[in-house]
Amino acid sequence: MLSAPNESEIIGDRVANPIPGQPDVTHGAILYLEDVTLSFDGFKALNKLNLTLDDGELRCIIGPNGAGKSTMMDVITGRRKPDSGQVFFGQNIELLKLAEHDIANGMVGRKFQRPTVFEALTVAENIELTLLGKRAPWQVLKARSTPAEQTRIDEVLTTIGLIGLRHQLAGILSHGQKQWLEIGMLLAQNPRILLVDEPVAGMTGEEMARTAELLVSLAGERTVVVVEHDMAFVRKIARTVTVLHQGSVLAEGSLGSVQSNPKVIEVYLGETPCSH
Ligand SMILES: Nc1ncnc2c1ncn2[C@@H]1O[C@H](COP(=O)(O)OP(=O)(O)OP(=O)(O)O)[C@@H](O)[C@H]1O
Repeated sequence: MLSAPNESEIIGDRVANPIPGQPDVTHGAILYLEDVTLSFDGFKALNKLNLTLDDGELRCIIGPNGAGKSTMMDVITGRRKPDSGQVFFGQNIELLKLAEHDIANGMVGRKFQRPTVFEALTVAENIELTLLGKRAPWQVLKARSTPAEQTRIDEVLTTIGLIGLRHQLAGILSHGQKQWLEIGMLLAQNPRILLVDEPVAGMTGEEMARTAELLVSLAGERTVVVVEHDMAFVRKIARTVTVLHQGSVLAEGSLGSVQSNPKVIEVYLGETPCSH
């Protein structure tokens, strides 16, 4: 039987002919950075960086201050264009040709270190705002979400553990709850890759444990990249760990293997990577 136009041909659980506009993950990877170099006044913040992320994996990125972690995230989200190199989303989509807002729309969601929720809106309205693609709080008060959108809002709130606080003003949430809400706002945009920058800075031990559970649960359906200095947290969630140094990958593998790597120990001034 002929397949419908635009429908992908599924072989096993792999997509052989990706739907136009969708990433081709036939080889299992969702993101490829190839020889990416980005300089600031001649200083190479990224220096022929090569990095591949598997579709659905949870990757931790560590590295000393100035290693290029934020600059790498700027490139992946389209915030900065590199001087040279290639970035592919799946095997087929050239990310560098896309605008930042296109990348944010369903491809890569980025959570900055400090939470930026709308404090005068309720928890549910914060999610609704991003789900409806509204940029200003007053717009959400005028907009009407459909029953399907309400269901999606509830799903997101359940995922982030804030369904019981849906009518609460975001301004009175704890620091950890605000961080989860912001992750929920990103989830509402359904990103294939979720980049999370130092998610547990300032969190209590209990909040940290719940954040670990949340991020681990989000991987699989999407790819989760956690940039983190706090090694206690990395230890809780780590699968594959990438160590950046001077704009390149210094080491990659299990946490144990990178922590015992002599090059990594040298970069961390003779100690195993520890929290700053
Ligand atoms: N806008 C800029 N202008 C000039 N130099 C910059 C700029 N942004 C970053 N750099 C430099 O590029 C290098 C990499 O910076 P980046 O912020 O990517 O590192 P990082 O690994 O995120 O560090 P940290 O862990 O401290 O946040 C640093 O030496 C930094 O000083």
